[in-house]
Amino acid sequence: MKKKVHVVGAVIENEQGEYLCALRSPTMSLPNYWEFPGGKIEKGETKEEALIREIQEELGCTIEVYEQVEDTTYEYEQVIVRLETFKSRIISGNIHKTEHAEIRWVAPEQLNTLRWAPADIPAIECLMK
Ligand SMILES: Nc1nc2c([nH]c(=O)n2[C@H]2C[C@H](O)[C@@H](COP(=O)(O)OP(=O)(O)OP(=O)(O)O)O2)c(=O)[nH]1
Repeated sequence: MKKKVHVVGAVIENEQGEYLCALRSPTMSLPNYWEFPGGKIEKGETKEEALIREIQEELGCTIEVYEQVEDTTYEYEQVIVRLETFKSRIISGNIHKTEHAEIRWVAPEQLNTLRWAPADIPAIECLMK
């Protein structure tokens, strides 16, 4: 049976209405695909707690989490990913890239110019509406 992972992703919006997009590095799984920063929910954590922790770890800043964007399950070759994305904003700290190859602010209408992880496509479609 394939492993199942439950992942939260932050759709971080700035003052210009752009979204923060992160490029997975060549050494990560799903290399060179764009994603929303985030990661797996750990035991005993709420989705919001997991997202705040992951963003602190990956980007070195603190976010506030708002409404859900999408809840999508995608079956990859090795793993089944349930990805829940949430709108959020940075409330303190500056972005420091730690594990991603690139971090970029992208306007909603430009989102489909990036090569997104397949599980992210429904969220992208929703944000582009
Ligand atoms: N964080 C994040 N992960 C995503 C997105 N879309 C998507 O398919 N994923 C997948 C990639 C990974 O298989 C999993 C998230 O794992 P992770 O970010 O905690 O960790 P990882 O690369 O260290 O994990 P692993 O695959 O090495 O176990 O979900 C997304 O938008 N954000």
